[in-house]
Amino acid sequence: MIVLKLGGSVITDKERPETLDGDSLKQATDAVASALAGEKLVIVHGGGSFGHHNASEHGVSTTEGTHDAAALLDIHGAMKTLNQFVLSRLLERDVQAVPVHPLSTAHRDDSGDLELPTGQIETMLEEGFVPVLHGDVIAHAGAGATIVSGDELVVELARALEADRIGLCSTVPGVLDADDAVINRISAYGDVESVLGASDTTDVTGGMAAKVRALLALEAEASIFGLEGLKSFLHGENAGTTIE
Ligand SMILES: Nc1ncnc2c1ncn2[C@@H]1O[C@H](COP(=O)(O)OP(=O)(O)OP(=O)(O)O)[C@@H](O)[C@H]1O
Ligand SMILES: C=C(C)CCOP(=O)(O)O
Repeated sequence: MIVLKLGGSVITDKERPETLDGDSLKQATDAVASALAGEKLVIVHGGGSFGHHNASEHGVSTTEGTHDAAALLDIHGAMKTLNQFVLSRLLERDVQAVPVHPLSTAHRDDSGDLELPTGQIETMLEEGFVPVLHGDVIAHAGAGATIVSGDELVVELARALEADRIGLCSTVPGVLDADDAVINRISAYGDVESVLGASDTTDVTGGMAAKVRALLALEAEASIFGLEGLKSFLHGENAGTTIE
């Protein structure tokens, strides 16, 4: 059972609002289609140039909420548009991809903890579908609604579904050190904290530092790699940086 995140920065052009990176999305969906051999796979995608701009315009983040339904529709609408592109490309390659929209199923409690039911996802997997979730805006007790990042969903899914392999495909070939070389393994946050930054572009959910922190909290090993590492990861080989 694999949980794979396709970073928004990979499948979109993060410099331009609501613009797809069609070639990269095709490369990613081709890799998924060629690697699927009866293996259970859940895909989560991020926002990239969809969602982050909308969230930022409405002042909404993972902790700052809104009670404005129009803001929810704007953010959720952008993410659904991107989700539809991802689904279409996967379906074109005969991957039996189906959407799961977090706004309709997940929420945060009043401590901000994510609650994500997975019964429908498990049933989809049993029935041979590939569930495709995405970063979204979700109801948040006491705060209206806040953003849930694709990375948070990956961590929660990996825990709940006891994933064997977790992969984050991002725009970088792995976590980079101060000389821009890929760090092979990370086992403690303190070892890499000084080189971890936020995202270079508009991103309300935290960039690389938040990814590494969240993946370190997991039991299973996870990998962060670029598009060129996706095929290797899906075939069970090492790719990019391993977080243990
Ligand atoms: N040490 C580091 N190594 C690699 N990338 C880093 C590092 N520090 C900061 N970054 C930034 O983190 C970015 C990756 O995080 P980002 O959240 O933008 O990616 P994503 O998950 O692919 O996209 P999205 O959040 O839109 O889904 C890189 O593009 C880079 O700008
Ligand atoms: C900003 C929104 C709505 C989605 C954020 O998801 P991410 O790109 O995985 O951080």
